[in-house]
Amino acid sequence: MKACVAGASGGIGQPLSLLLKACPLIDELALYDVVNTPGVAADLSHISTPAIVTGYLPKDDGMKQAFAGCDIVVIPAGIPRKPGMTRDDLFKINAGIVRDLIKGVAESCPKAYILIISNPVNSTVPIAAEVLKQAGVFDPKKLFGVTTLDVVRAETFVAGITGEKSPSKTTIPVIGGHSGETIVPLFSQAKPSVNIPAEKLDALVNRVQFGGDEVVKAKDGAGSATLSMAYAGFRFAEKVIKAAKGEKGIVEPSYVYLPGVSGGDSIHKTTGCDFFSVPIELGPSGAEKAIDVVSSANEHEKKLLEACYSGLKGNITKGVEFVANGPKYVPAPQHRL
Ligand SMILES: NC(=O)C1=CN([C@@H]2O[C@H](COP(=O)(O)OP(=O)(O)OC[C@H]3O[C@@H](n4cnc5c(N)ncnc54)[C@H](O)[C@@H]3O)[C@@H](O)[C@H]2O)C=CC1
Ligand SMILES: O=C([O-])CC(=O)C(=O)O
Repeated sequence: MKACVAGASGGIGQPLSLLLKACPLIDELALYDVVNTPGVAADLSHISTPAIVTGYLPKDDGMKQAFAGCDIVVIPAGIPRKPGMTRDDLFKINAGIVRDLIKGVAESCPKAYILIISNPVNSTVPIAAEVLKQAGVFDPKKLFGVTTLDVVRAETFVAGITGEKSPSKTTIPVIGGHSGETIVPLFSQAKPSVNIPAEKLDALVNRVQFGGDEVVKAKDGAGSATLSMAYAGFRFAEKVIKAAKGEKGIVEPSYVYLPGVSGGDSIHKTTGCDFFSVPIELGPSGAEKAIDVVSSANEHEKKLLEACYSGLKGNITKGVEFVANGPKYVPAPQHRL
C-alpha cells in the first residue's frame, strides 16, 4: 500500500503524514509539496514503523515520482482561510492547485483512491472529477471529498451536551457539503439516539456548520484547523485502506459524485446535487454504496437541507465551469488509457 500526501509540508500535511507513517497498513509513504518535503521526509523516516518515507519537490519530475504506483493520494495542498474569508474565497488559488495535482494523478496513478481536503471542497471535488473525465480515467467510486471533520465535530459537540465519555462511539450522519449552511448534521439519526434539549438544537447545528470559523477566529490570522483535520483525514484514509484490504461494514460520510455510486441515483433525485456527502459504505472498489439518510430527515432537518441545496449547486457549477472554461487537458499519448 503506497500512500502519497500532496501538500505534505503544510499545517495539515505534516501531522497527517505523521499519522500515516505511524499506520502499520502502509508500506510506502511519498510526501509531495512545493517546499520542505526533503526535511519532513527525513524527519519522519527515523520513526520505527514499516512505511518507507520519501520526499519530493516539483524539480526532477518530483510529482510524477511521488504519485507513481500510488494506491491512495490525500490532497491537503493549498492556502487556508484567514479571519473574514469564506472557503469560496480560496477558490481563486486552490482551484488551479487541485486541477494540476489531479492531472498528475491521472497520469501517474489513475487507479488510486483520491481524497481531497483542499478547500473549497464543494468545488474542488467537481474540479477533480472534470479533470479525470477529460483524461478518460474518472472512477466516481474512488474520488472522495473529505468531510470527516464535520462528523468529528458533531460527535464532539454532542458529547458536550449529553456527557458521553467516548464521543466517537455515537454515529452522527453529517451530510451535504463542507461550508456553512451546506453542512447538515442529522441528529435525529444518531446511533445510539441522542437526546438534545430543543432549546440547544439550533446552537448545536450552528456550531457544527461554523466550527471551521471558530478555529479560524481563534488562530487569529495563523490559518485554520490543521490538527483536528489531520486526525479526521487520517481517520477517513485509514477506513478507505482497511476497506481496500477487505474489511467489511465500514461506513463513513464523504462527498462523492452521486450518479456514479450505487444507491446515489435516488439521493441525486431528491437533492438535485451532483456531488453530495452521505454515509458511504466502503469496499475494495472504493465507494460501494451511498446510503440514503436524506429521505428520512425530520422536518427541521429538511428545512436545513433546502438551504444546503441551493448553495451547494452554485459551488458545484463553479468548479465544473472552471475546468470547462480552462485549457482543455489532453493527456500525453502514453497516459491515454
Ligand atoms: N476538508 C476540510 O475539512 C478542511 C480543509 N482544509 C483546507 O486544507 C488546505 C490546507 O490547509 P493547511 O494545511 O492549513 O494550509 P498550509 O498553508 O499550512 O499548507 C498547505 C501546503 O500546500 C502546499 N502547496 C501549495 N501549492 C502546492 C502545490 N501546487 N503542490 C503541492 N503542494 C502545494 C504549501 O506549500 C503548503 O505546504 C486549505 O485549503 C484548507 O482550507 C482545512 C481544514 C479542514
Ligand atoms: O474553516 C476552514 O477554512 C477550514 C475547514 O474547512 C474547517 O475547519 O472545517
